[in-house]
Amino acid sequence: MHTIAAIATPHAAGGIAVIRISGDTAISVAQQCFRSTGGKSLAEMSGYTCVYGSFLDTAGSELDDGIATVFRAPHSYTGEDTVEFSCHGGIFVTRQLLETVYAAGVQPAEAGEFTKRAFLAGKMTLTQAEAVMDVIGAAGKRELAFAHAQQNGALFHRVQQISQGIVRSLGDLAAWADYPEDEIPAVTPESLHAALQPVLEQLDSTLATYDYGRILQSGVSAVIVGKPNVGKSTLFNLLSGSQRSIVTEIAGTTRDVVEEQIRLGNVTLRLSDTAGLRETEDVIEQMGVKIAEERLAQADLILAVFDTTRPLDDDDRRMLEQLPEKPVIAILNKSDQSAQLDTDELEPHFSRVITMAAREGSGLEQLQQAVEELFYQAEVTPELGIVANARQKQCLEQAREQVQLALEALDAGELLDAVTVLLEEAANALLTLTGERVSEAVVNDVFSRFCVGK
Ligand SMILES: Nc1nc2c(c(=O)[nH]1)N(C=O)[C@@H](CNc1ccc(C(=O)N[C@@H](CCC(=O)O)C(=O)O)cc1)CN2
Ligand SMILES: Nc1nc2c(ncn2[C@@H]2O[C@H](COP(=O)(O)OP(=O)(O)OP(=O)(O)O)[C@@H](O)[C@H]2O)c(=O)[nH]1
Ligand SMILES: [Mg+2]
Repeated sequence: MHTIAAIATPHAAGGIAVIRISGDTAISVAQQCFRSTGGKSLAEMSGYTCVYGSFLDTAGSELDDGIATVFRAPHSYTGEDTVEFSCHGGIFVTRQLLETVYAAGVQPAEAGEFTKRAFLAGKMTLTQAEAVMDVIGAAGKRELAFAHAQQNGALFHRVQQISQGIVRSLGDLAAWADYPEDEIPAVTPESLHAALQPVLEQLDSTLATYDYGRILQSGVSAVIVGKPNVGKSTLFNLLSGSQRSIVTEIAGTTRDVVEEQIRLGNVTLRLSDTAGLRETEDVIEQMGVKIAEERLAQADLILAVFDTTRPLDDDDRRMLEQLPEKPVIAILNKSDQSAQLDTDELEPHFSRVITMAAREGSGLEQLQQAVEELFYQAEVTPELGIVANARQKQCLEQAREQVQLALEALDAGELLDAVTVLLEEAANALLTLTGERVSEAVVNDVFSRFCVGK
């Protein structure tokens, strides 16, 4: 395939930067950009060897010194001939070296193109390729364990098992059609139904892992809400370890949503601080309130904050009514001062109530514990495989729908041909999931979400 190149390391100053060149002419084009100190040509080198020398600029003058590593097809990440240049990690130096490589006749790599080539070369399945980005994005030990399990084919195998169930039923249907009347093996609509029911259940249990997969991958979207001045921004700053959100004693301080990704124990939160919820004449504050209400609807987790130094009032009560049906943790803040809040009215609304003094930093352990209880699913093991993204979920939903329709068709006594068509569609949806039978458009879509250089 035509030769591509990209910077594989972050586009920032660093100790070393790596430029990866992969494709049919990788070694010869790399040779045009590099002179080894000992006079060795890259063409003479075997795979997995490296050599020290100088990188050249487009005019052929020395640009930097560094290391070139040669990989020989098929033993490389992409399965193609590959050369990696490790140069000094300056943004300008790296960019200049990349220009030299382009000038030697190499195309810029598209997002995810190296991994796409690895997939097309049969080095990995589509779900394994998707897991590469999850390894990069993993925020902690557990996230990494799940990404590694996916890289090892956890979901792939789980889906293959489901496929086998469908294929077995398709085989039975074919036998039914092929045998003359009197030789029909023991295939009946009832037996087909009994064989497909577990398939439906496997699809459901696999689909059920999606919510957890999403949280592992992108974190829990959490929103801090409450009436003005209860200490939402103080809590936000405490959790994010920053002073990003402005804190004052004036009610109505926060208007824009302030966001940070934070780690609380074993859980990543995408945390938003919002404007205090109240009825107000101030147009800007009204807009802040509106955005806060939208966030409330989208969040996975709500941290509802109350000020214990004041009795519950109408603003608090209005907020209580606005809380959607989703995980909520009530935070009784300012516990360092004498309490005026009667918690009896609050408790029926919340299964988790935590007393804190955000300004002092107390109550954080209890909050962490509550969040982990809600979102850290220790019992889910990585090896079983989880649905890691929306594309995979969509394929499973499609398969589920077809199997469901097939079951209904069987019950309704419809022609077995109709059942066959439905099951073939279900099997196809699963082949799309694993990438075993997938359109170019789907493949392109998957890899377009990757970073350039991966
Ligand atoms: N320098 C460097 N480090 C890197 C990468 C890379 O491309 N370059 N990777 C990029 O993501 C990851 C490693 N991925 C790789 C996967 C397979 C092969 C490889 O050579 N595979 C051969 C040999 C396998 C074997 O010995 O068992 C093969 O598949 O035939 C190389 C890198 C992380 N570290
Ligand atoms: N005593 C005490 N005061 C606190 C505590 N947390 C916050 N405060 C004070 O409460 C006031 C309001 O805090 P903010 O964090 O700005 O409150 P908010 O809920 O973000 O307010 P708005 O943005 O206006 O909705 C500030 O004067 C804080 O210092 C606490 O734990 N104890
Ligand atoms: Mg605030």
